[in-house]
Amino acid sequence: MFPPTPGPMDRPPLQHPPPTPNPNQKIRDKILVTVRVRPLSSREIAQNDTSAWECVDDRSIIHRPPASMLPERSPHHHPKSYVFDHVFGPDSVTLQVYERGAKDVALSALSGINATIFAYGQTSSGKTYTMRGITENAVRDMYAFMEKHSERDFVIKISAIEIYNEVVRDLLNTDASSGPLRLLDDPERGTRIEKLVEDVVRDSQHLQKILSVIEAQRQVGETQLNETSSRSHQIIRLTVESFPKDVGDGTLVKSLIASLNLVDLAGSERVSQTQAEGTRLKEGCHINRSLLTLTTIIRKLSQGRVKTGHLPYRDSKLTRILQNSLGGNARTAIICTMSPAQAHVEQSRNTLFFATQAKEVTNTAQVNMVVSDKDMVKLLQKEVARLEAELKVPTAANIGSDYLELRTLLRDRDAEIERLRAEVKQLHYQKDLAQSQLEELRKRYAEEREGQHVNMDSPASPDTDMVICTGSTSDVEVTPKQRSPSKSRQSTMRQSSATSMMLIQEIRKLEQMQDALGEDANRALQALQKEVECLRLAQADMNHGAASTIAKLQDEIKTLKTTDGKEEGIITSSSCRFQDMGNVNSCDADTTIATLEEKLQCVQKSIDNMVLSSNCLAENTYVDNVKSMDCKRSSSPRPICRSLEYENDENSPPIDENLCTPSQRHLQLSSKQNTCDLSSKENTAHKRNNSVDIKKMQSMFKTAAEENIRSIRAYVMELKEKVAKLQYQKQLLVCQVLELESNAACAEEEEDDDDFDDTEPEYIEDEEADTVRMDNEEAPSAIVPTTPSVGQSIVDWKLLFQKERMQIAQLWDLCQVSIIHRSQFYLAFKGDPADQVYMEVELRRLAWLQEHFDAASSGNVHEREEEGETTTLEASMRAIKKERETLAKRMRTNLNEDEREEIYHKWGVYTGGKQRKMQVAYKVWTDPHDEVHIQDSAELVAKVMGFWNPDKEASKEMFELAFAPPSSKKPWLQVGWNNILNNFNALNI
Ligand SMILES: Nc1ncnc2c1ncn2[C@@H]1O[C@H](COP(=O)(O)OP(=O)(O)OP(=O)(O)O)[C@@H](O)[C@H]1O
Repeated sequence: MFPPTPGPMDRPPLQHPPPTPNPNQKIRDKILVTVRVRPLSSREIAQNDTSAWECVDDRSIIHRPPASMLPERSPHHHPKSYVFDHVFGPDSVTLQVYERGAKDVALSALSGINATIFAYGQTSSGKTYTMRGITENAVRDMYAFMEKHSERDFVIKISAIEIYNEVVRDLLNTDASSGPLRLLDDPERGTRIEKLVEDVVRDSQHLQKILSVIEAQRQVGETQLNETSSRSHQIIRLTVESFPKDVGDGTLVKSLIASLNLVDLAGSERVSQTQAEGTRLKEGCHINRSLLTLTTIIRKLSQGRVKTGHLPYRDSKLTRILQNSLGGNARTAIICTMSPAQAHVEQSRNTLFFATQAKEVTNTAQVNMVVSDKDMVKLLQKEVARLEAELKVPTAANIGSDYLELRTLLRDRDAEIERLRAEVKQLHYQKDLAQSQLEELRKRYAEEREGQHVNMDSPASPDTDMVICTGSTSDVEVTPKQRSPSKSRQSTMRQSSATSMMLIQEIRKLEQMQDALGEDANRALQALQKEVECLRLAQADMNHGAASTIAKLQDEIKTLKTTDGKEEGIITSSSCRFQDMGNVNSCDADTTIATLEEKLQCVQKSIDNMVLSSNCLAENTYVDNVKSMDCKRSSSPRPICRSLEYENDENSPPIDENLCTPSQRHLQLSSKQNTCDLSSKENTAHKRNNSVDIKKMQSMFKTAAEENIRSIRAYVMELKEKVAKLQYQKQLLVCQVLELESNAACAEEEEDDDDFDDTEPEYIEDEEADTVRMDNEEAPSAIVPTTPSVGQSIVDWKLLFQKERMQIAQLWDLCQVSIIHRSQFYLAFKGDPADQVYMEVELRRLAWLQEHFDAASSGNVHEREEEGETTTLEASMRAIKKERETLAKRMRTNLNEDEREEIYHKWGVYTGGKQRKMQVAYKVWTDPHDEVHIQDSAELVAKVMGFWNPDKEASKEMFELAFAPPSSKKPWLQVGWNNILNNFNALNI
């Protein structure tokens, strides 16, 4: 098996960085681009051709045609200067080219960094000539380096391929019947070439011998420009693995591994220029296909379209194999060769144009390290032990700080509930007090009335008398008097009655107010109790989830132990996720503690306000009651003033003058007059203060209660988010363990079976797959989603969410996923942090589905068929067709004429045309790259199928329930999250 360029990690990440090299080191550097101009060839000289290029200095070159060829009108011709990392003139020797344009890059492979050196240029420009020299020098220096570094053991393997007419041929396999080689997609490691011979190099002489075999095997042919023109792209791959001789304790890195690709491309000229026909013409077309793809990718990369645009790596064999070297995990050097001849100026310009773009491309190389599973198991065990310790003894410095915070908060909430209970009790007490005062007042009034009746001499004047009816809405009734007392007695009675009535009203107000306040307090109490319940649940979830994860990790480690020491995996130095998570946790905990402290202070303030308000209220109410009683006894004007205050109070029921008896009106009037007469400056101030205080207190109490509930809610939201984040972390851990497990299983399979034909279902032949896929930067992330750190900001999450959503949309399209599912999913997940889990699972599910379809198309479907699953891309396409037909039918039944017309207009369907509904149905969900189109499609499908109301949030729960395994009957209803979810469910996540 041809080894892929060592690449993305296929092992769980390290918790601690290995001692050397720095695992976080990512080398971001631009492609090193140099230009080499060869001397005029004997053929060119014979044709009286002249040199048209001048190397101005060692970095720039300009076109300097003979004076006779300059246009007449521009005697002061200012030629364009092309600048590169280095320009080598016709006199330069290959050693110079190697030293300045390739050596550094080539020797990177010895330090575990992938490297690629290309020669690009038209036919006969000196590519093969230059690459031969570069290879010789590189091999010599590599051996010199190895001799110098005796502290390490080096193993070099060599393989070589030729891509001729888009067919890959093994240059080290002399068996003529071996046939073309297939390219396989490894989701973790990129493209592999199946069954390619890889020889272990014994020493430098052995290597030289192998190189000459490769040379002899290469396809050459005569063109108009070169008698021995290389008609193919040739790639020699040297894979270097180095092991430290002394492996110290705690060193996780077992070895460093990297590849050096030495690439001699076929000529970049246009077919017409070589006057090719027949075989040469066909060759030219294929060569151009690979080179065209190469130049397209370079152009796009140079324009910085790594993240946004589609990069067509998969359009040619050459770019698929060299994907890592073009904007990926490798250091790359390109040597552009050109002829100086005037006859080739146009081609030379093209070469320089390509070189100019290439120098803008940036790669991100990493050190590729191999870690043994044995060490990884140890590492995981440590991690489990650490997590267990944290669970048992939570401290503020670890994940248990959340647990502590929760407990503290629960305690605070309990205390708060107690306080509120006490307040409610106090209010009830005051209410009872007011009631008993009322009773007392009624009693006194009754007694007084009895006394008045006994002392009455004569019948009543035309005035009225009052009767108090308890429990009714009109406690004070005015009835015609039967007998009139003397004038003075009448006046005393009137005054006494008015006073009593006012007091009664006042007490009623107090009662109402107390009731209202009691309700508020009860409501606040209930809200608090609910929130506390939520907090308890969150805490329980957290404990339960963490414990389950640890249990599961232990299980996985046990399983892994069985493969102990057998497998090895390559990891890159890109991350150290466990550690990162730990760091982030503690950072997160710090900020969280600070935020929580603030929040708690805020809650405390609210509680203080509340207590203060209720205390003030209790005090003032009590004082007012007592004062009212005193006033009544001493006939002081104060009660009348208080009564009038309530009359003026917005909250007190208005008295309709028209409904009043004359006596009532008189009473109101006389009260008002009395107020005017009796109110002193001091009294007025006091009244106003009292009035304001009570209103203020009421609103303070309300505000405090509301603020309190708000802050608790905010806190609970924050906690929920935290729980979601923790769950996400746990899932990552689980995924890593699952990946480790699956890699271990694959490695075991590989070891057990020498014949690659029947094994390796994970590598997918992709001859026919001309579908659009994620590329370099995007492809791995589509399959293994990017891992956001826990401390990732909302903005980061939003960006990641957008990216993942587009990736999902594109994978939906590739896998022909149900348009109903797409619409439901798209509308349900809008970027809430808690959506992260769903997005991850959907991405993984789709990656799995895509692999499954690819495997099916290449004939590797036996596994699935054994399981009784017959999902194929064709079945999914048929299902979508049915869905579209249903959609068209439902448009007739579920939409009215106007709505349909609007849709035709929006979707560009000619309103006078036929089968308009069907036309619309076939327009939705057709462009996975256009966000507006996706949004419109989702809304249309949802509306027509009747599962979405724009005013309501779409339910996310359905995605947990609906992910049953896909079946041949209704694949669009069953979308197969089960594999992943089962794993997660088993782990209580
Ligand atoms: N820098 C140089 N100095 C001297 N001779 C050179 C130089 N470069 C190339 N040549 C000669 O030019 C001829 C063509 O070179 P070469 O075969 O390397 O071209 P090429 O670009 O590989 O062509 P093709 O694409 O057709 O394979 C050869 O005879 C080679 O020896």
